[in-house]
Amino acid sequence: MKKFDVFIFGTGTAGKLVANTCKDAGKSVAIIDNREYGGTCSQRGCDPKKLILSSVEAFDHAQNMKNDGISGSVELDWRAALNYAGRYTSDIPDNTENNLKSNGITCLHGEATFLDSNTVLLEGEKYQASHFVIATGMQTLSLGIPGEEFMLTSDDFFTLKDVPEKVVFVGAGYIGMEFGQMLARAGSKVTLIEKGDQVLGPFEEFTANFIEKASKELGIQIIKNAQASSVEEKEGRFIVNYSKEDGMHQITTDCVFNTAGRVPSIEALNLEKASVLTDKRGVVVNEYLQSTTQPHIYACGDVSSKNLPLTPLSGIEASIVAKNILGEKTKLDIPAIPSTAFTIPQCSGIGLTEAQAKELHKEFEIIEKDASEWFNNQRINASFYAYKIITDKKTGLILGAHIAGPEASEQINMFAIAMKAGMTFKELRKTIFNYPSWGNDLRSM
Ligand SMILES: Cc1cc2nc3c(=O)[nH]c(=O)nc-3n(C[C@H](O)[C@H](O)[C@H](O)COP(=O)(O)OP(=O)(O)OC[C@H]3O[C@@H](n4cnc5c(N)ncnc54)[C@H](O)[C@@H]3O)c2cc1C
Ligand SMILES: NC(=O)c1ccc[n+]([C@@H]2O[C@H](COP(=O)([O-])OP(=O)(O)OC[C@H]3O[C@@H](n4cnc5c(N)ncnc54)[C@H](O)[C@@H]3O)[C@@H](O)[C@H]2O)c1
Repeated sequence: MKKFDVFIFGTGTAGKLVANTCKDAGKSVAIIDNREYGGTCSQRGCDPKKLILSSVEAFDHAQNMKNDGISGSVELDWRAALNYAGRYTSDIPDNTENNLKSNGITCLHGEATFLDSNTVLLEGEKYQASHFVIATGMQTLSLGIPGEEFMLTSDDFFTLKDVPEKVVFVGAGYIGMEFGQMLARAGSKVTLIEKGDQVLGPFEEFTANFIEKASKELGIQIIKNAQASSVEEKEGRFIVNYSKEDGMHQITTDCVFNTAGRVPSIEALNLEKASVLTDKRGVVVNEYLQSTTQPHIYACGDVSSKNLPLTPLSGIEASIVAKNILGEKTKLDIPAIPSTAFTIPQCSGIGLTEAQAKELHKEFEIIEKDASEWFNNQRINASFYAYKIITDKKTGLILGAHIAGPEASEQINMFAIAMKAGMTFKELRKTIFNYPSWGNDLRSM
């Protein structure tokens, strides 16, 4: 039997932060992963996606400026873009593990399972710990449809050596829209099959609709209110069958991605043996991020039942878990969360959408505009730029801000600061920003 103060499942953003913080404070720490070390964001999520997108954005920018200062043919070299991202990701597993080891943390590999609430088993060896931390993230949702084995996942996107002639994405959320647009710009004929009646479901409808328009202008086919029902293989290609209100349809494609959502990675842990309560959002935790049924077992990051599965939140939750293991009593206290789908244009939002404000019976005012004609958008020959700001009718405080535009992700950060500081929208607009920057556009909104 090996004993540690802290035993952590998962080496992503959340797991490694808890490990290093606890070790730095003098605790004995073991950490385990059932894949290569480093987690989703840096190896098969945010970072490699943004690296590939750097080439795609440069290509798009050059295309837009053609005959206005850019001449000759500009090509997007998909393989080179992928290799560029690969150069960044390839060292991450070794670097992550070596950093943890050099800090004195015991690094394990494989799938440890709970025997009871104090003991886990890994390849015949038992481990006990005063605190356990579940930081196992999320994985692609299983659709449970015939032929699902033919579907690729977001992990496969990063090893897609050749641009497929035709590609289908089942699910037009963050991943489907981001990846679909990238492949469309690389030359694929892209189709998105979406169950709901809006692309980028959680975002404000007004801004998400601009992303849909921009995607259609790129030649992407978007089929809404449609559900994939099976996938068949035929002579090296695939037939995706889907249902709509008017009946069954099918589409033939070179590859098909399951981008229908992600679910907590908890099945392999045997959490029921440890009497840890879970639900469809993951490990059910209290405001201290302790399991509601086993307080010495914590969960943080995508796998905890709190918050959206986004990298900044995994980090914040991990730091709270580490503090609480080290004896503090810190509650999860999260301000409004900005989020962006990195499409072109970007789709960003923070706080309430108009529909949510109505549902909560808020008294609010709306400022919304198609700003495509504004100077910043015009100077780069971009197509779409629009915003919707929702303010409290009585106080003027910002309830929600939503932007579709080339630099929406940076503009929304300014709303995040204003909302955290309790600034009214009027006050925010009084700020002096440098000109001509995207930030300065806030003064005109
Ligand atoms: C394609 C894609 C793009 C994304 N883009 C963005 C973005 O632009 N911005 C953003 O904020 N977020 C983005 N995300 C979400 C972001 O990646 C996650 O929120 C973040 O990585 C979660 O960190 P985590 O530490 O909670 O989990 P992870 O980083 O997923 O780490 C969990 C670790 O646990 C391991 N594990 C799983 N099961 C077990 C087990 N049974 N035993 C041991 N180890 C296990 C996994 O192998 C993994 O290494 C994206 C996600 C994807 C998939
Ligand atoms: N830029 C970012 O911050 C970023 C990027 C990628 C992922 N993420 C995180 O990862 C999470 C998962 O992303 P995702 O894109 O997999 O999920 P998602 O929830 O954003 O989108 C999934 C979409 O698939 C649709 N769908 C579900 N079942 C379907 C079916 N049978 N047929 C057709 N459509 C179906 C849903 O209606 C939804 O619109 C996100 O919620 C986000 O937190 C963030």
